[in-house]
Amino acid sequence: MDKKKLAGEQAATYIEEGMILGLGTGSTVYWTIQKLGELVKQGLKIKGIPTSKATEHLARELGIPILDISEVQEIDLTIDGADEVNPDFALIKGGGGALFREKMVASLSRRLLIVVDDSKVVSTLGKFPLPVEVVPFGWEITSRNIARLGCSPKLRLHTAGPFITDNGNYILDCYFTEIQHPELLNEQLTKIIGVVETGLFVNMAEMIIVGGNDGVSVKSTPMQSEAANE
Ligand SMILES: O=C[C@H](O)[C@H](O)[C@H](O)COP(=O)(O)O
Repeated sequence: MDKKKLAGEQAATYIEEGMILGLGTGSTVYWTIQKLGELVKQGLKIKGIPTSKATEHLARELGIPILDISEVQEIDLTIDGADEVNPDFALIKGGGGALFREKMVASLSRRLLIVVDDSKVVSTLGKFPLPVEVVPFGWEITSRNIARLGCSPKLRLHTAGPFITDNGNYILDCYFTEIQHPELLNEQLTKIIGVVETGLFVNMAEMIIVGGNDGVSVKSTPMQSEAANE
């Protein structure tokens, strides 16, 4: 069976009546949203906050009620995908260019549940180029400043020129190879003028659902497991 589908569908079992839900972006959480669409048709009452225009479109097609982020103070649960996950649950996200809205939604969420297939689980982040959203004005300068942190940034391209995010910005895919200190790197990057947000999500994910050949495995943050053992 499709590993992404396994993980995505399993995540839907964490959805409860009355929740305000952050709806992630990508081909793994797609399966969660499909399941959610079925649950809503069966009468489940929830409200969704999409993390991209693509997800908003999908949710509307499936009849999932949508709220604007400005209408909520807090989100009960967000389910989203990732491009890489390390043992501390630090993530690289933004392969689909949705990282800014994803981070905004995650920051309002009481719980962030990540769905991936087992190819995304790594010991050290960085093989996947880190997506960084930047303002188009002077992006070449922003790119030079990012490169000083030890990577080679490449402007993400689309068929007819630069890829444009839902927020009207560009994405620089930054080839670091190994990111040993994700929190520090995130801080360094966000201090650079022109950087809107990075695809590094540190200390945000609470649970990871991994789809593999033998089914799904559910991992809780090391902090949470320690608390459970006390
Ligand atoms: O911008 C895109 C998001 O961060 C996605 O959640 C991430 O790229 C994973 O996508 P997928 O599940 O399609 O591999």
